[in-house]
Amino acid sequence: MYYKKMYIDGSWVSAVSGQTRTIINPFNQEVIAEVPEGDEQDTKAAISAARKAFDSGEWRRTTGTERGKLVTKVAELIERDKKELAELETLDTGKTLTESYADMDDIIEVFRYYGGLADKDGGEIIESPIPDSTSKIVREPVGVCGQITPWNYPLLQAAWKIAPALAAGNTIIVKPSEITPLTTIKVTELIEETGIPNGVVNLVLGNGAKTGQTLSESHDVDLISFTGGIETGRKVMTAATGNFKKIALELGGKNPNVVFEDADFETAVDQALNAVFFHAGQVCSAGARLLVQDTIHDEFVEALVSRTKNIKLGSGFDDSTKSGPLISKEHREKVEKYVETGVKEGANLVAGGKRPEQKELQDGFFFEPTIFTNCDTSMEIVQEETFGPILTIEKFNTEEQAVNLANDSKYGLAGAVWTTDIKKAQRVSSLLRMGTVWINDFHPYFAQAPWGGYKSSGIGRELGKQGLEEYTEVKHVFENTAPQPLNWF
Ligand SMILES: NC(=O)c1ccc[n+]([C@@H]2O[C@H](COP(=O)([O-])OP(=O)(O)OC[C@H]3O[C@@H](n4cnc5c(N)ncnc54)[C@H](O)[C@@H]3O)[C@@H](O)[C@H]2O)c1
Ligand SMILES: C[N+](C)(C)CC=O
Repeated sequence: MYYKKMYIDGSWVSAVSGQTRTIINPFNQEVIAEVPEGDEQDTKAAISAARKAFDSGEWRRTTGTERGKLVTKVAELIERDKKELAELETLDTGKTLTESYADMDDIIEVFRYYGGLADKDGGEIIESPIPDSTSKIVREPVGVCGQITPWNYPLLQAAWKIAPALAAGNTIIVKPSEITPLTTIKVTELIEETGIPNGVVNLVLGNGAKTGQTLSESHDVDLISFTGGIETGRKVMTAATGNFKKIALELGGKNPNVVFEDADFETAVDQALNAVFFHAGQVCSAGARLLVQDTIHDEFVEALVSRTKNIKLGSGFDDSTKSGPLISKEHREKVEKYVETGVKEGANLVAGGKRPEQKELQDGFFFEPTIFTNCDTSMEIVQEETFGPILTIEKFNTEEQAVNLANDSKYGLAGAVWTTDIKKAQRVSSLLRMGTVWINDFHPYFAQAPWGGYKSSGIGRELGKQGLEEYTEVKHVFENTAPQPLNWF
């Protein structure tokens, strides 16, 4: 076990209150680290450091090229320490080491991508309608940015915020989930190693209601970027109104995976499992709602159930493990409640639905991959994000019905359509009200493509060019090149 601190104004510090929190491994509940439990006081100190660093102008006036080199340097240091980071992520979240390595590769690409973009936007000259004038549109950093991240993809979600914010010249206060802060702490150490000036990057640790809420409320914070659940997102949005700060919200999803009868059957079955059970279903874009055309429904369910029973649960460090534990005791209880609700609502439980019985899994927060059939959109189990390994299956008959069912949700994060008829795929994907639609695939995301939700899945976009623009203000600079008195007054 080790003790790690918060990073404020270029110094590693404990919480002013002296409080600490232990971090546990969800596979066996062993304590793996102790960290400061920051609160409002520590958060305010971090905000004031970030404010001072932004207002001094040193960082925001560095060239895009210089900032780009530093952001790229972070990518190189993560690459150097990839093994340590991947192992930490698995210890902290329970996800398999293969998943953690994949996360690290994505994270490296995100820092490289934004490092490369940092000096690519030199502004735009527009045609002015006024004679003897020039008109230029430039993008400038927003200012002090609060960045709040969840526990399921701790470093990945932090990278999607840190890299573009720094590339654009902002100063930041990062607040990782209190449950899984370890890789974000490590990457803050790497950021310090690059020589990015003191106060530009600050790290606050602690309970969201104190630290995250303080960031969201502060009038010294110009932008808040939040990834997490819908109810916390509502609190962040409400708190942010005090100074009308800019907000970016990446919230939950209940993502439909639509399979037509003409899909490649084996591939669609295989990927439907991956869509929902990857990382034990603790993925915002998990394909937790399967919509299957009635003509292949029974055969499809049979194939899914038979393969689901063979999913090997275990330690993320064991090569044969396909799925790790849930993140916490409380989260598993929440998932169990959803199973009870599904049964009460009349859904048909055809796989899982309980904790596994193997002796070696008893210390971890494991839950069996679970499938419900006979589901419909009136059910809570279909509408709410369970964020666990629970698949609900609905039947449809026509293309129109598939689209209507898929869109019958408050969420609009992601969805997929499986068919060998490309015209049908295009028709359906154009009607789905979601930020990402996959055709004959599920889950791909990468640095170049924007990510975010329609409807209650959020506001704004991360990744891509759009993810950088979120961290900029647009300024119009107009110059009169032949000024004359107006003689109006
Ligand atoms: N859309 C996406 O890209 C995306 C990605 C990952 C996770 N998620 C969503 O995240 C959720 C799971 O993560 P979680 O359980 O950590 O979410 P959560 O909302 O409980 O917590 C997220 C973060 O908010 C902080 N927080 C808690 N209360 C706060 C408050 N009052 N003010 C400000 N911050 C506060 C937490 O400490 C944590 O850092 C799921 O709903 C999932 O869909 C979305
Ligand atoms: C955005 N993503 C898919 C990496 C993580 C969602 O929980």
